[in-house]
Amino acid sequence: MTLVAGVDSSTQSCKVVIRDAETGALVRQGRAAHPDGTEVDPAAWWTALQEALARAGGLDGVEAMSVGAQQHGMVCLDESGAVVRDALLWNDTRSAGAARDLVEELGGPLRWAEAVGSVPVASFTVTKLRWLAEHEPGNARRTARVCLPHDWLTWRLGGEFVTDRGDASGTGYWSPATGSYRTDILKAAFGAVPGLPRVLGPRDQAGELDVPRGGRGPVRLAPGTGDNMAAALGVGAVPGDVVVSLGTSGTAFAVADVPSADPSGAVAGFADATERFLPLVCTLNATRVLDAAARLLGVDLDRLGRLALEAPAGAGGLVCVPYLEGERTPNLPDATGSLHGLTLGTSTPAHLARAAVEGLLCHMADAFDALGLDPARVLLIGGGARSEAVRRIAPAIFGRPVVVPEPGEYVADGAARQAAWLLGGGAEPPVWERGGTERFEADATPDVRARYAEARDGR
Ligand SMILES: Nc1ncnc2c1ncn2[C@@H]1O[C@H](COP(=O)(O)OP(=O)(O)O)[C@@H](O)[C@H]1O
Ligand SMILES: O=C(CO)[C@@H](O)[C@H](O)COP(=O)(O)O
Repeated sequence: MTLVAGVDSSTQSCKVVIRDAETGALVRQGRAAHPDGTEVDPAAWWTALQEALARAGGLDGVEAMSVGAQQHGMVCLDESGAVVRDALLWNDTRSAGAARDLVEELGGPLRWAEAVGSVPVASFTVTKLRWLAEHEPGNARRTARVCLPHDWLTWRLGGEFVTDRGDASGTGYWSPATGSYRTDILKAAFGAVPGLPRVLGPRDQAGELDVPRGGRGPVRLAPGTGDNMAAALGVGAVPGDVVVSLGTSGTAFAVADVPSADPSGAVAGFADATERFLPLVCTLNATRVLDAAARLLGVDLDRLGRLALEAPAGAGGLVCVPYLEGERTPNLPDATGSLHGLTLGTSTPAHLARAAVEGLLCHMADAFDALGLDPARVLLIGGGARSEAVRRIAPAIFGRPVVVPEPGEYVADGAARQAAWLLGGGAEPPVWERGGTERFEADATPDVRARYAEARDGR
């Protein structure tokens, strides 16, 4: 059996899956935690990757490997290839002011949407580079090359300084529409143009990993990609689907045949990991809202879910606006969360649990609406989709059925599928057998969304 390895180096952890290249059957897997915080030494990702790989039984029998990772993170390297400072992650909001300045300097949001498909907010790499130039000029001067988390891991594994269309499209200085870097934008933002990874096509090889494997040759590396692009590949999303992913970030995205450019800034016009595009809405707050509610109540996530299902729809008027980490969509980097409608009656663990789940889902329904699509299927994935309460309440809040694929590591799976594509060649990724899906339906609760909107907008 020929095996492939897929990696998901996400915000909270690193996951590795080893799958049969031909059928996609899961053979073994492993995971390891990442440190907390919005700036992280990339060495921690490397350590977690080694641990997760070891827990997955190593690379025995693996012929190709690919890395999917959290998007946007700024990894600066000096002339020798050493990391200049801790990476600033997608959820680090210190560059919000830099984002505002850059939008104004280029002539407004429309100019950005036309130039690179997205209007930058603090998440985008270009704004982090501007922040670095302004606040740490010594580190900016030492920066000879800049790359993203998946680029850095791929480089450490195989020695080639490369990226792919999907991840490049989250920098703010690469255009999905033209398929080229906008070094003029990078120069204007950063004051210099550091070395940038070469952008590979979806089937290109990104080097080789020389590991002792009992006389077999090196492991071939696929280009890898951003985690959302990998998730789209892993779940097998096709035009007509919207995927809602509940992880550390919340995302709603679709596979499209043409690039998008939304001047409102809500929809990021990313490229995907094939030769298509991935319009995407991203929130800073998603499953950690549930983690926070569980912590507040002193219960685990399963108990939180059961409590949420004990309370009535609408939580008796208790509404949670879940901007616990500031927010990106809407662009409110300094926002905080709030609870509305506390009464003696709603001051129970069940009401609070319900308000947290509904608040998260109303927030994600706003993200879904911002995409402006009427999809044939809404797929719910990510760690949050493991929650029974989330699965049952989601169709009521979204006002449409949701389809939940078997719980799994869809980012790592997408990376593994990309690795199998590298091995097999062919115009499209290999067709893999898929696990089952479960469809959830419920009567729509528009009044819950209306009350959420009032609280959100301070009415
Ligand atoms: N049974 C569960 N119920 C609710 N949430 C869960 C459950 N299992 C995992 N999660 C959530 O999944 C989150 C991690 O999701 P994941 O998609 O792995 O995130 P990321 O890839 O961004 O690191 C955790 O924050 C946790 O809240
Ligand atoms: O910034 C974005 C998308 O634009 C995030 O989706 C990151 O890519 C982090 O992903 P997770 O760790 O939540 O999967």
